[in-house]
Amino acid sequence: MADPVLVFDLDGTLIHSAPEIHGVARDVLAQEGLPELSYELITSFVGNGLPTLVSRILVQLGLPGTGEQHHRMVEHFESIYQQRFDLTSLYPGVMSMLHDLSGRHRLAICTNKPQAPTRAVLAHFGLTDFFSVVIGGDTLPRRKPDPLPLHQAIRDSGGGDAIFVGDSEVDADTARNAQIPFALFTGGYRKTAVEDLGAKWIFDHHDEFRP
Ligand SMILES: O=C(O)COP(=O)(O)O
Ligand SMILES: [Mg+2]
Repeated sequence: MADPVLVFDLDGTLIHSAPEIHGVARDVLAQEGLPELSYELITSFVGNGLPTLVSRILVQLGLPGTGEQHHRMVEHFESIYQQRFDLTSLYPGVMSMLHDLSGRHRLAICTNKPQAPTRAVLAHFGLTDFFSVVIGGDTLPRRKPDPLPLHQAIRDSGGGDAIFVGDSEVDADTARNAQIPFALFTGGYRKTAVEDLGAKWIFDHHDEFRP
C-alpha cells in the first residue's frame, strides 16, 4: 500500500495570506466608495471562498450580500489578488516540510481560494512542483466543506489512504464530511478551540508535522 496522499489547505495552513486579503479588500472597497474594515474582521471572514468573503463584507456594511455590486467586487478582488504577494508569507518550516514529505507522499492542494490566485501564489513561492493536483474554490461545482473537492483531490492523486491538513472549522468539517483523518495546524485562522476540531494530528509548527 502506498503512503497516504497528503492534501493541504492553503490559506492559514501553508501561507499567511490574511494581510494580503485585508489589503486587497481595502482597495476593492475604496473603489466602491466604501470604508475599510479591520484586519481582524476581514480575517474572520476568510475560509469559505472569495464570493462568501465579499458577501460577508457587504452584509457587515449593511448592503445586500448578492447582486451586481457583489459580482463586480468579486471580479475586481480576484484580478488584483492574483498579482499581489508582498504581504503574503510562507509559514516558517513549510519549505523543508514539503521537501521531506514529498519524498514519501503524494501531495495535493484543496483550497477555497479561486484557482487562478492559487496557481499564482504557488508559483510565486516556488511550490508548484510539489503538487500534482490543485483544486481551488471555483474548480468544481461545490467547495469545502462539501466533501467533493477533497475526494476529487485524492482520486486525482491516484486514490488510496489520505490525510487532510488544514487550519479552520471549514477544513475540519470537510474532513469529517469526507471521512478522511484530519491534521490541524494551530497557527492559522481558526476560531474554535483546538480540542474541538476532531484532529488526529495537531501541530503548532511545520517542523513538527511528519505523519
Ligand atoms: O479563500 C478562502 O476563503 C480560504 O482559503 P483556504 O481554503 O485555502 O483556507
Ligand atoms: Mg485555511
